[in-house]
Amino acid sequence: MDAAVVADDVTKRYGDLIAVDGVSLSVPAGTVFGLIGPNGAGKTSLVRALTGTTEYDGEVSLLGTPPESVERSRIGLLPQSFSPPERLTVRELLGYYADLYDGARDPEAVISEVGLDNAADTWYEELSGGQQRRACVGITLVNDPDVLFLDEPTTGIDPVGRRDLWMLIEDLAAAGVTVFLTSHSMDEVERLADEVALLADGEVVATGTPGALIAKHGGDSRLVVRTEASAKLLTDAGFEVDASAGRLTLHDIDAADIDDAVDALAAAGIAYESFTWTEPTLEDVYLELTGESFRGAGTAAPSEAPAEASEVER
Ligand SMILES: Nc1ncnc2c1ncn2[C@@H]1O[C@H](COP(=O)(O)OP(=O)(O)OP(=O)(O)O)[C@@H](O)[C@H]1O
Repeated sequence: MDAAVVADDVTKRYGDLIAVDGVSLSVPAGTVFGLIGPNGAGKTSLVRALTGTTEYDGEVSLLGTPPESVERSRIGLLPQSFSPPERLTVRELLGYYADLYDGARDPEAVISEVGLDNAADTWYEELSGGQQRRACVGITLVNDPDVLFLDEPTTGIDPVGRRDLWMLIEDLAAAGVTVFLTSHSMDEVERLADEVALLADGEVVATGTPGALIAKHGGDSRLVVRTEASAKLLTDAGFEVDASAGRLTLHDIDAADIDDAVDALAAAGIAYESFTWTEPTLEDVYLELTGESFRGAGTAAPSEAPAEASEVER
């Protein structure tokens, strides 16, 4: 598969500040690439280099040529903050942007794709925040781009709208569009990205499929038991256990092991209020590699545990 986006030792400096520090990456055409990293890690600066909208050192190839010479209609770019003319309706807005390109898509089809049929005649300034973001996504689609750079596309969009946009992104990738997705939403990246790069202080510190990153850095599956009992009863039974106030955390418990663990609780005569089983997620990878963790020390409340958690009352 040809690479749609290639960065080779890309560096971006603002005066003495090195925002992007020798980044190399390659994104195969028709795939979704997820770029994650803390605030200030250099994600936007990297996207600007990849899209040829800022100067940089190193080599970038976008659709086989330097980004500055790619035909603009082949690229869609949704920046983090984007303020289109506010006194245009959604229909006028998409029509306005469509008119900038030869061979643009039918704006009506794009309005439907981003779920704004019912708001097509509403001024942009009168849309909700989530609707405004959908309209902005629509603007990036009118020129039928081959590569789409989306910076936090679902910020402010409600859960149903987020899923609609995720499906749209999946459909676009299935149709051959390359999507370069920057996001702080780990569930979004875990669901959509074929490949992920974690940027920290301008450098790629980890890259791989979400599954590979989770397997390598996400930690183990675990059972968190709300109980006042001592850990010793379970360590004697062969479990690796952390104890914290009102809680025992049993490590390395796969789904198939849950029954055995619950049986062991009963066999040890441990009374408990509830238990929560959690699988590692991309969020755990992020927290681990950025030096933050709220599960590692076993001090998290189950209600703070990541998305895969499911609590079982006794
Ligand atoms: N135009 C600029 N002039 C000077 N410094 C800048 C400029 N743009 C960004 N920076 C700095 O470069 C670094 C990286 O910023 P960048 O916006 O690329 O990070 P980011 O990962 O996109 O952050 P966020 O997640 O907050 O959007 C930061 O220290 C930022 O202050």
